[in-house]
Amino acid sequence: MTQPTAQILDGKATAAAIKAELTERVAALKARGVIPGIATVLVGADPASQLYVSMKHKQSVEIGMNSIQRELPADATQAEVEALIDELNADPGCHGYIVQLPLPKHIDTDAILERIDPAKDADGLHPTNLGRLVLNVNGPIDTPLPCTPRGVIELLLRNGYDLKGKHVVVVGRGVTIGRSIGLLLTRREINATVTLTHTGTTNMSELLRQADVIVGAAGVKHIVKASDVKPGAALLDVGVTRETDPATGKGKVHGDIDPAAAKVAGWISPNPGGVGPMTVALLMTNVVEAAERQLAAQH
Ligand SMILES: Nc1nc2c(c(=O)[nH]1)N[C@@H](CN(C=O)c1ccc(C(=O)N[C@@H](CCC(=O)O)C(=O)O)cc1)CN2
Repeated sequence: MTQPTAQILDGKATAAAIKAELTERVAALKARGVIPGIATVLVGADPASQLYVSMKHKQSVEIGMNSIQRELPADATQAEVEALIDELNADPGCHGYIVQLPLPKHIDTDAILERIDPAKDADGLHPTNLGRLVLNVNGPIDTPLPCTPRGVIELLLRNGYDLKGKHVVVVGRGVTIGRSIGLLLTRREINATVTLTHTGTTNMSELLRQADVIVGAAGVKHIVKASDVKPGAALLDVGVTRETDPATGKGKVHGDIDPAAAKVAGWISPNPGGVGPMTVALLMTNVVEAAERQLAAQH
């Protein structure tokens, strides 16, 4: 008997649909005299971070936003990064911004994230915004939400996957995904059940085999094997491990989920082309929402 092919959770197409909606919201803001402004702070010259930042700006401009790109050298001091944060907090043309992570090791990342004005926190990673998410389990939520977790959920929902009552096993405890995704998935309007696993989890395979949905976000190449996957499960791969092929010298990106697992899955997000484009779309959503909130507060 042939195995049915997994349904593809196409992040590029889904992000394109979100961007079309945002283009209309940006036009509506402009008609009321507000040009939503997005800023990025890049410290150093990590090629992957440079790529992500340039994608954010290109796409923001495409939907009609103002884009402010700020860069500091890799040896910038804590005080210099903090001064730039203060500048963006005070800039009325910047409605939301992100500090591209990871920061160089000598910079205190938590102190930088805490210095961002929570109303302009386009990543939804400020302690005030994460704290509001902890306190608010239902009803409207009026704060920026973490982009990649929101992207994972939108990718599933917009492709017809109902998360209600589903068991989601998350692999990875990083700040941008693992630590916060459960706060969104367990809200009453989503109603999923979440298990958070990480590289210190001793029975990971056993837990993964119980999952209806697996989110791989540990940044460990192929940590999720085909034998860990329940037939029909939805697999969302957020992991990025970059390797250079010694034979060709060419770079290759590996996800957290072994490609062989696709044979067992019911739903699968490609990597690249899955959650990555959704992260950028939801980042822009956060900034457009920040501009809309600011305008509403003025009237
Ligand atoms: N402040 C933040 N820093 C980082 C975040 C974040 O959400 N906030 N996440 C990642 C990087 N990231 C966004 O910044 C990001 C990663 C990947 C993609 C993406 O679209 N990737 C493409 C492939 C691109 C390529 O390698 O050619 C894809 O998946 O199709 C977008 C954003 C770490 N830092």
